[in-house]
Amino acid sequence: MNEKIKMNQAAMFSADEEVDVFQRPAHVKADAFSVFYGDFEAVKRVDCEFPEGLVTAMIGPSGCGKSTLLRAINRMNDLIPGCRAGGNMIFDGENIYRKDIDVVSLRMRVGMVFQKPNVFPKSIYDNIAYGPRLQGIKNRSQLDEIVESSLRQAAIWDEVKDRLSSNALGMSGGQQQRLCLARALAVKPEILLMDEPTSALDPKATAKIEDLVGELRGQYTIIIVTHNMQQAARVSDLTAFMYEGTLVEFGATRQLFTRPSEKQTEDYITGRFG
Ligand SMILES: Nc1ncnc2c1ncn2[C@@H]1O[C@H](COP(=O)(O)OP(=O)(O)OP(=O)(O)O)[C@@H](O)[C@H]1O
Repeated sequence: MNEKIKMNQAAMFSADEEVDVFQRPAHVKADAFSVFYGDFEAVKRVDCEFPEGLVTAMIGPSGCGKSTLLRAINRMNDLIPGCRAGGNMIFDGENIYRKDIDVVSLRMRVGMVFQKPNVFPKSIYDNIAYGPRLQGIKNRSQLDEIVESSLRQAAIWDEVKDRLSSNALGMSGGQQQRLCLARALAVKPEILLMDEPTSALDPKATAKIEDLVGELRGQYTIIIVTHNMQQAARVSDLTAFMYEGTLVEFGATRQLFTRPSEKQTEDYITGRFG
């Protein structure tokens, strides 16, 4: 790779800490995992381990299957008619595609934040309390505590604490996205899936979400789909590069961006295609 590009990319990494990413146990593992829309194989026999407590970015050109693979981890694709999975997706030692898996509790353990903030047309308080109430928590002081701690974790408590009963639709886009993150955290998930969570946000709101990813790292296993390679480099420990449904390269972010093993990865990260 051209030395200048190499240096620029190396400069994108903010963390000084070198993490031995492969020493961590896998929290989720795709094992010859495929996803089909009808006859079309959108994800092709992917093998990949997402380590516990680390941040993994998924990158690749539009249509390569990033979102499909991400949504497979909490079985969101089940909601799409004609969509089916093949192979195994192992979470905590169990294949989540087993017939007897309780998908509702799986989605509590594997939270998700989408590209566009999808707040409910309810109060800020009720948005956060929604999941815990579904989990059976009715006690008001317990709910108050969860609402406050989730909003604090998503760094939005100070902005909303005096208007918890206001409709969440009245918040800015960046605030709504942090509210969605708080709502995902309120049910105490183990994994957080983020599908281009900043693509609808301005640079300031984007920076806040990226900072949050840094703060949540370690407490949650985070998997983030992004088109923004600087973002992948800034926030992730590991990066998966996908192309046409195949996992082309998966490795430590720093290495993948500075010394990719595959020519396709190098072409993509240097902007030669995609
Ligand atoms: N609901 C669907 N029905 C049929 N095909 C779909 C559906 N959703 C996605 N696909 C197809 O599956 C492939 C992978 O799509 P996916 O959205 O996972 O890619 P992506 O890498 O996330 O793309 P982008 O970066 O544009 O969001 C594409 O060819 C897409 O057209």
